[in-house]
Amino acid sequence: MTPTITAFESSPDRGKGLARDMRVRWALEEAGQPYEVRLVSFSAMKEPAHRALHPFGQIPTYEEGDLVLFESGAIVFHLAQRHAGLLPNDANARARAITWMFAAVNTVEPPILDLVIARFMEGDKPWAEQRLPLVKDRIRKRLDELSDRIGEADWLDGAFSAGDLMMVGVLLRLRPSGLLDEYPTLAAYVARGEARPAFKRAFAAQLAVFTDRVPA
Ligand SMILES: N[C@@H](CCC(=O)N[C@@H](CSCc1ccc([N+](=O)[O-])cc1)C(=O)NCC(=O)O)C(=O)O
Repeated sequence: MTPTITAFESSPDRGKGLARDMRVRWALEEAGQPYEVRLVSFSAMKEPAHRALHPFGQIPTYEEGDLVLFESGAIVFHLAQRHAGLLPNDANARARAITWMFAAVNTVEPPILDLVIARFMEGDKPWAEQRLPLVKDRIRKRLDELSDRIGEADWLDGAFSAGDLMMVGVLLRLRPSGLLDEYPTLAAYVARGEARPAFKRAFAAQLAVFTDRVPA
């Protein structure tokens, strides 16, 4: 049964890999699995039909037979459980890789999302300018710690895993801010993720949504 994911019909980044369907596409490509894509408009996302799949009215969702999932991390974990290529077989190494999946979305992503919120949702507030340095320093704290941990290694814990896929996906969101370039170790780590053939196929597929059609 070929699964179907949902993705943005139109996206602020016009398919440059920042929207979270990118993580699911990448995981499907690493697992060598075919998939269908249903594009959803911002308004359709908030309609009952989509909310039946995603209670928060967002993308991505994942449908496979009568299974419906949301949360990009949970979808990646589901794929990693069902297919080889995303989590190691060794029980302890697998547990460590899953730990990094949680660290990506629970510890590293929140301060990065705070910057997105500070910029795009609070930018016009009188206190926005004052708050921005605090937000950036909270990100730098996590990047310092992550950079120290990765050091000269290729991946977070031995071979590439879903933990790296999620962490690279989180760090990619930083690129527009310029903060990632302050950390050559992390910029190189992200570049290694982007150099993977599965990433390139996923990126090309997401971009094609926006380049293969006449702009609306
Ligand atoms: N925790 C959930 C978060 C899902 C989520 O934030 N989805 C966003 C798209 S990915 C976030 C995103 C959107 C756009 C860009 N961009 O740069 O264009 C980057 C990231 C969404 O549906 N937003 C519409 C809404 O909430 O109404 C997950 O990981 O799946």
